[in-house]
Amino acid sequence: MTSFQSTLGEEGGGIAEELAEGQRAISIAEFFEKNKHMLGFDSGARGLVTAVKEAVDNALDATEEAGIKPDISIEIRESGDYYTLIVEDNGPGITREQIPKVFGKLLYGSRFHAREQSRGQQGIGISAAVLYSQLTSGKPAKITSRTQRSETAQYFELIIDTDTNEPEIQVEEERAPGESELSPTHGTRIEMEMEANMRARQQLHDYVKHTAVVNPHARLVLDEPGLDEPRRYERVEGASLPAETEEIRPHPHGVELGTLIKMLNATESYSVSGFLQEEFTRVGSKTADKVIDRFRDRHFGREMGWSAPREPETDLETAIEDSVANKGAEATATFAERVADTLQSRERTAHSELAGIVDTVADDVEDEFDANFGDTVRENAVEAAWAVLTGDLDSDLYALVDEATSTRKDDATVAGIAERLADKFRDGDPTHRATRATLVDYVDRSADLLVSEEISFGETARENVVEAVWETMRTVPDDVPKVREVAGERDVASELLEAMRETDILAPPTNCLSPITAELVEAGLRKEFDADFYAAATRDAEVHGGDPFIVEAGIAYGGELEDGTVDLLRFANRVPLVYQRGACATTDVVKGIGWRNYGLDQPGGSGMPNGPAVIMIHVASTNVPFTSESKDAIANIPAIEDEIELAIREAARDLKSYLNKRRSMQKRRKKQDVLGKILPEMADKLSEVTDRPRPNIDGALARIMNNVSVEREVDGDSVTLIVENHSDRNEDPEITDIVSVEPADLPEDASVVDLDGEWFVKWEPTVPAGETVELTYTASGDAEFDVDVDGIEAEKLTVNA
Ligand SMILES: Nc1ncnc2c1ncn2[C@@H]1O[C@H](COP(=O)(O)OP(=O)(O)OP(=O)(O)O)[C@@H](O)[C@H]1O
Repeated sequence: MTSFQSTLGEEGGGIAEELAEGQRAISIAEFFEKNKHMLGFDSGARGLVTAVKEAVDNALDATEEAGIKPDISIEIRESGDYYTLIVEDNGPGITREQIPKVFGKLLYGSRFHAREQSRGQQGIGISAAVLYSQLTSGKPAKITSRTQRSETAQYFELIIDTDTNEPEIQVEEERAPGESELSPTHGTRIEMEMEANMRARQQLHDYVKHTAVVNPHARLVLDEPGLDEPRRYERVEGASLPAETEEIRPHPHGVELGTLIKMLNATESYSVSGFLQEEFTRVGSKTADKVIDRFRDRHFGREMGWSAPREPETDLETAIEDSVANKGAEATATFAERVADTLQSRERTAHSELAGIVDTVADDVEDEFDANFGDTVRENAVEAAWAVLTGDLDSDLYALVDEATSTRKDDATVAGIAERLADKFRDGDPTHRATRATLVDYVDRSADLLVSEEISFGETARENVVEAVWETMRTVPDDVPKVREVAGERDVASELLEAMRETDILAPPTNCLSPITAELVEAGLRKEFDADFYAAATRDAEVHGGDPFIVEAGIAYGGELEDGTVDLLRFANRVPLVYQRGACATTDVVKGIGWRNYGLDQPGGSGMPNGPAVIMIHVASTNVPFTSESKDAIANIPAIEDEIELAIREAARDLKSYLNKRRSMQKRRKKQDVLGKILPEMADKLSEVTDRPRPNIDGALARIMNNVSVEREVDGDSVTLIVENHSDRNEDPEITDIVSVEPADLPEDASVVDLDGEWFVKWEPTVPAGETVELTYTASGDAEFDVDVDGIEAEKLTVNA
């Protein structure tokens, strides 16, 4: 027992009351003060990287939103035992009223409620950095910001009051441009002192370098202790800002029940149809109708329709006629005949359809015969006709059950199920309405009653029967409840939610997202990694939790890349993820792929592959599901994992064909090397054994290897390049002969360029499989030649010129 436990309640007082005295609300700032690790501030080394990341992400978000190409400077200074971080941007600036809240209040931001891709999401990032800095250095954060419209800059020194999670302003000044430390004419500068160290230098560099890879439109400068010159990450010439994104409404496939109820309570719409069209993306009146029909099915159930007996037809007519009293013989007969004919001409009729038919015919007959067919007459007629329609449910259901079950079910089983199912309909709702759940129950109970040692009626058979009957049933025409009623009844709201999820709805628009695009993913990789091969893929948008997302992947292979475990670069909304690689869905997906299949070594057939390669994954979403507030790792959401896998596989397929080709080329090269050595030896041997001149082996290698060979023949001034294609496909080589004297008698299809006393003669002939093309010109005097052939892999080419 702790001492606390032993003293509590000693006087016989209520323990709950005593505990209550110690209970109080905890401010979010207090909470994170104790749990800084959740926000990525768990050590001095990491704290500095996280603070840089938060400030730079905000600077990029703000500049892009304002349509300004980002110019961001990051400076880290040693200040005795502490470090000072200064981040400055050329963004739109922040107004005087907002500055204290943005930097001095956790959970304050502009992006939390917006369905639009941005780096910031939660409104915690920069204020958490301020909190960390004040906690470790005891110093306030210094902020200077100047908006585009303002002549002066606003300067603040502030800390966060952790008890209240409100900013505590220590200095507030207005500064003229000359007095302000802010270099650009507008933008924001934040200076924070903190306990830190440079042990995470590598992670810091990775973060900045990778940020530069995926933001080619930005210019970044990093200055840190120990550098002679700041590191500069220049903007790619001509790189434009990412496509502007637009906010979207939630998608019907993504909302949870709680959110739906909240939205139902908040909407100004009266009808469910209006609500769906107003509050969700991709819902017009047609889609709303489809959702509402599914909602009806769940809320009211469907109605079973029955076919009118074909023989004897008169039964139906007579029954209707008999139900009508005192309406005149002719009118009654016409009425009965028309209703009966209509029912007879239809495959099936449900109760509400029958009522509709009776109404229409009654209205017509009233007009024609000047008679009055009131409600009672109509009801009686419906009742009489319904009795006939439902007179023989067994045979109707027999046909349905028979078609839905496999041929192995014998007649007695099918009839048994049909009979029992008919009983359920007869005993249930008088208009034969049933929800799907009720129908499942009907079928289950019917099957259970029948099942014995000899007869089995398993899960699949039951499901097939339910499906067949449900498909035959009709959606009812009843009006669905209004928004207020749906909002007030959780079960009804849940029916609506199911209906929304069940209806096919167009994927959400993607103008709220700005993927990097496959082209720029590849360009980014090329810029930063010197490799032999690059591939990239961008998937189409998908939805998770109402938020659309797009996954992109890239692979670089070979060249200067180091062998060993493949390097994985992870990005979310263009932000590099530096920490928690092991907890990230991207890592899990990469490990789960069988890389041997794509030509990479993977010990044990699973886990991170080996090879001189870099794999890059970017998840762009209006709401990236991170595993924690520090936004280091993407959570294991199946829909997102599937897309990550598909994107990687798309890029990996290109890698596979590249590696396959490379391998076959390597084999070919080996074979050529061996042949190149053996052929002359064989020729020598042959000549020795046969005592005849050494056979001419020129061109033999090319023939054996099915290569394209290029040979030169010079006869006086006449020069001929002989191009022989020994392969089984047409080839289009680009052949350039570099000549030291001016060439003449050039054929029409050759082009010539004079470059400082060297003439470049170029042809692009098509050489059909198995044929030879001769390229001739004249070069007088003591000419020197050098030929260059492009458009054919080196391994498939033999040049002897
Ligand atoms: N450099 C800046 N220029 C202009 N506005 C800024 C700047 N930095 C922050 N803001 C504004 O302050 C808000 C709060 O920033 P903060 O970093 O706390 O959260 P966030 O970026 O929205 O989300 P997250 O917690 O996910 O990083 C932002 O949403 C933005 O509106």
